[in-house]
Amino acid sequence: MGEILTSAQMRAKERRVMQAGEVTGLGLMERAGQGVLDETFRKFPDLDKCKAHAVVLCGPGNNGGDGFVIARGLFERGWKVEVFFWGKAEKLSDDARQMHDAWAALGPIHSMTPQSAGQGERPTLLFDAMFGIGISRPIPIECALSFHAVCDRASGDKKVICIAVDCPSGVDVDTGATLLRDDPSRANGDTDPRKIAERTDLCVTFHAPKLGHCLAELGRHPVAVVDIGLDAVPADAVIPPDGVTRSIPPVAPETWLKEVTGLGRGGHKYTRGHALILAGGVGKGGAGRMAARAALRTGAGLVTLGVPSEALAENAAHLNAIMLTEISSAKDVSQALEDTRLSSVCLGPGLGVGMETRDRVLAVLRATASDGRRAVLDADALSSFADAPEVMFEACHENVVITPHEGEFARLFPDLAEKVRISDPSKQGLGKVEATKLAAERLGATVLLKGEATVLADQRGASAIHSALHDRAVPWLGTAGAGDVLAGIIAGLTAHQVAATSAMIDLAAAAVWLHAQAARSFGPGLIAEDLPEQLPKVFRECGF
Ligand SMILES: NC(=O)C1=CN([C@@H]2O[C@H](COP(=O)(O)OP(=O)(O)OC[C@H]3O[C@@H](n4cnc5c(N)ncnc54)[C@H](O)[C@@H]3O)[C@@H](O)[C@H]2O)[C@@H](O)CC1
Ligand SMILES: Nc1ncnc2c1ncn2[C@@H]1O[C@H](COP(=O)(O)OP(=O)(O)O)[C@@H](O)[C@H]1O
Ligand SMILES: [K+]
Repeated sequence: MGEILTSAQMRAKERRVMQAGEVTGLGLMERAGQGVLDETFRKFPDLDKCKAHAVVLCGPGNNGGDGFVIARGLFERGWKVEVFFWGKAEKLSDDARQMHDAWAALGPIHSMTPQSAGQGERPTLLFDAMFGIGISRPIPIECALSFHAVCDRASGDKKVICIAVDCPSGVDVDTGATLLRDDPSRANGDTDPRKIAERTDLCVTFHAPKLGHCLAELGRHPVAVVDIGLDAVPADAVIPPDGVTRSIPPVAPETWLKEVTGLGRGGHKYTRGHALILAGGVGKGGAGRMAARAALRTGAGLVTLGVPSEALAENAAHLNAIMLTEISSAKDVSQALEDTRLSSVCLGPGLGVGMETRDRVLAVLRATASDGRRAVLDADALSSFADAPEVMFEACHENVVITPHEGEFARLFPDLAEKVRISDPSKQGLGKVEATKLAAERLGATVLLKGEATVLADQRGASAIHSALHDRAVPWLGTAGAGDVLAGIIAGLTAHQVAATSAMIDLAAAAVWLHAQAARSFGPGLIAEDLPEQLPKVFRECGF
């Protein structure tokens, strides 16, 4: 499965490979700089032929070192190159200093100021090699202004294509957030460092994407990854496997899907499991019905919808293959779950917020605590614990997944949600991944935090990201009821007997992928009801 690293993991990996004598820092920097150029011309092939004009903005660290390599590479390709440097040559690392000197033998190095950077003709390409993964505080305003001064040069009217080296300067790659000043009046307009990420057309990073590249906050530009030769030492030798955040989908999604879910293997309806979905009362059953249909389409052998007595007639009029049973209280939930053939339970969508729902959740958690059966808690099942989340944490177990959106997450974990909003690591700001991992640890179960980037983490410290960005963008998935369908897909996958050996986080990750894939398959105009109906096509495309 593809790995997504933190900046500390990337540094650990670099150190280890260098210690092993496989590469030198200088060699890595050379490959990094040349790799940025290769990816740039792969993405914009016409530019390679035009031998035009580029500006490279170099910062005081090794990101700047990459910039000097890029300048030299462009010069050797016949480009006109202007280099601006923020910092002092004598303070550069040995590697960056050597790259600085190698460029100095070919062309001038201008001191970076908004005035100097704003002079001359607008270039075709602008490389942002000011700050990379070593950023620890908001970038100097002058650097941000210099970047925009190049883009907005008066002479010329073409849009400058902006390439970020490793990340847009000012972005914390562990969180995807841009580091901001305390004093907002000093950061607006062009001094707002977020505008650099907004203007970026392509980001080229090294070895593996970092967490921030997969979270929407960093910007909407594509991210290319360049191999710089760090695979000489296996990742496991540096970082324990559970410490690496995995990318969903992995490299071979179809094979992975079969392995994790066991779908496509033989069996009969009982081995495929029986999912129980609890729905709301009169007029509130739509969410539960959609979850139930998704569970059935995902391949659960049987699906039963549990509804209060007064809603039986309404639901009976809507259902055919899905069975119906009366569940009017927490006691009914406990009784229903005495039938151990019910192998997964999903509750929350349309259930209503309050003590009644809370009691049903606790009944489900008690019934599934020690027999391996899986439970999916979503929507109202989560909001019902807003004033006493610890009651839910106490009852949760490793076969539970909760699927909050950001609002529901904030109700259960207000302190963690608050920290996600702080974009200054020195004030203990957290990224979405770290916050989800802490939440899972607290819960003792799997947490699936929804959004454009869906983050998953479990109680053992495993984590994964499904990033619906760039070529996987599905903005039309933000439609009423889409979350109910996701909860149903998880219930369907976890009902299967063959899924019993797969970790909850892997099954939930597979569900997120299927959900987004169904939305991609349908396309714009999608409503939640369409999602389960697309699943057969998605399965067929996966070779089932
Ligand atoms: N051997 C390596 O370590 C490699 C590093 N590479 C590049 O090196 C980068 C990381 O280099 P560094 O660790 O030197 O860090 P950066 O170049 O990202 O920036 C940190 C430098 O800027 C200073 N600084 C940080 N925040 C600042 C601020 N707000 N205002 C002013 N100065 C600030 C720091 O003191 C340090 O000198 C990567 O992003 C990548 O581009 C690549 O060349 C691949 C190999
Ligand atoms: N812009 C988007 N791109 C990709 N996925 C999205 C987007 N907006 C929402 N989603 C997905 O749609 C689902 C919405 O769930 P949720 O917020 O619970 O909605 P509802 O309560 O209406 O069902 C989640 O799975 C979420 O990840
Ligand atoms: K950069």
